[in-house]
Amino acid sequence: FLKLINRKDQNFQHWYSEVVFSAKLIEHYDISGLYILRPSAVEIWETLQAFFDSEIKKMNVENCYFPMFVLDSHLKKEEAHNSGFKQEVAWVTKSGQSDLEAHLALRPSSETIMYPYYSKWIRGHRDLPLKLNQWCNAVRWVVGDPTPFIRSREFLWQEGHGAFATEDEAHAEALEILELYRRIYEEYLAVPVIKGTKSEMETFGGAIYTNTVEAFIPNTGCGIQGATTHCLGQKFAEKFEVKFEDKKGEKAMVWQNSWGYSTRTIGAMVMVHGDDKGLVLPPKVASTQVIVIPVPYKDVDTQGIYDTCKATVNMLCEAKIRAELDSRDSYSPEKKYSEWEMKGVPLRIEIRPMDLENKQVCVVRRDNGAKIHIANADLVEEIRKFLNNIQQNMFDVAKQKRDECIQVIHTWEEFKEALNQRKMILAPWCDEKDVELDVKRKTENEMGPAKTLCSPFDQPELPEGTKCFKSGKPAKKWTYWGRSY
Ligand SMILES: O=C1CCCN[C@@H]1CCCn1cnc2cc(F)c(F)cc2c1=O
Ligand SMILES: [Mg+2]
Repeated sequence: FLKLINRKDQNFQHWYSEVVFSAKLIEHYDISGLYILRPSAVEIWETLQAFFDSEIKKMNVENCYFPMFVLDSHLKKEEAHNSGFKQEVAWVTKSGQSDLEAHLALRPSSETIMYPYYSKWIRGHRDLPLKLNQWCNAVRWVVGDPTPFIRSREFLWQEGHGAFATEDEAHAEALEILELYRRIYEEYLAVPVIKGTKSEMETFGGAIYTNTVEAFIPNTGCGIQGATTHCLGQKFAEKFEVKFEDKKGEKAMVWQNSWGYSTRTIGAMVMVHGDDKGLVLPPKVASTQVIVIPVPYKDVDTQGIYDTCKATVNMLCEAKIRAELDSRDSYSPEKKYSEWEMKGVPLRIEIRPMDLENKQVCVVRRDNGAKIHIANADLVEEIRKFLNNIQQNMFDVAKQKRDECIQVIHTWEEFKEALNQRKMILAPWCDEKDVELDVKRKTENEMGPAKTLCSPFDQPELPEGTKCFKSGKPAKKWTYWGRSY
């Protein structure tokens, strides 16, 4: 698995499956829709988790852990679970040979598991705000074609659940969390996202509104919902009787939000940055940032080369740069280059006899293939500059590509044309559901229908009299449309 068979621009789905396997992120499992996350995937997940966990702790969110099993009676209480979700719920019905008298659902999301205890724990206003989060798995027996990280029947995520005395606090925290999600994508994964609000049709049934960070995959022309925050209003509080005695001694219902991101983040990063040599890792999430490879020439000073490689790794590690030495003598340098390129390591250092003489090393960038010689004296400083430059360059290149995919349109004809060109369509919309239904019906194909992705917070000018691209009614907002995962 040192060379990919599929090309990213020719057969994206197969290219993607090959990359996640050949880069050793994923191992296939013998149950459809389930995948093994290998160490290099877990290392990326843990890097994101470390950032996000430390940030939410600054917001006084506390981590908890609720059981992953829920009684049918609780699950039913939330009508959102009865609508489109019913088919996705997985159940435990037996233990050993005997049937369980009460069937247990596996957690697809934890509102109905947690909120009976929110009701029990929240009595007075001093019990608020209650801000809990859990890092766990979730199970949804989805039927769409399984895609590692993007659509799997079990995934890792965090789910945060806030309960507040006032509506403003719930809104405010949800916006703070959405900004953390943007930072996860743009500052760590170097993936550009758009902050926006989901349409009513795309909003979770238990929420009054859903905000999202939307990513986009130029190769397929599909959007990806990167992470979500929901403002739940008092809908769950009503159903689960989550009330408190306010300062005036009156009974009031709490205002809630919930928010989550999952291992889908990793899939989006692979899709955006990968190339025909394999994975391309943003340095911030690369467990190995620099791989040092000895390139001996016949037996000229082989020991000297090895010693210099070792010293180079030590110097970089002392500077908190994650460097590794590949001293396997069973592999030729060329085979090593291919393997570490497949794994997406941002920088490679090659050391040959002539580099010893010139007191230099040869550095090769994974993002743009550039080959540069740097003097040993400037090593640490130069490598740190390269890593920062690669992180920024990967984001800039991805943002440029994503922006080139954005197409502003004003008519249905233009919409269809842009969709065929796999664009992320920005259109003036009357905000009426039957337009979404109509567009879905008229655009259904093997990649699925076009739908609203989000209405961006950052709204362009909407001149008086602008008409909805589809209904011709007065447009209310600019909205992104496209196919999506
Ligand atoms: O999206 C989030 C963030 C983390 C906390 N939960 C919210 C809403 C999840 C919405 N959702 C999403 N999918 C579901 C699938 C199911 F099978 C099911 F029973 C329930 C759900 C379900 O509630
Ligand atoms: Mg779903």
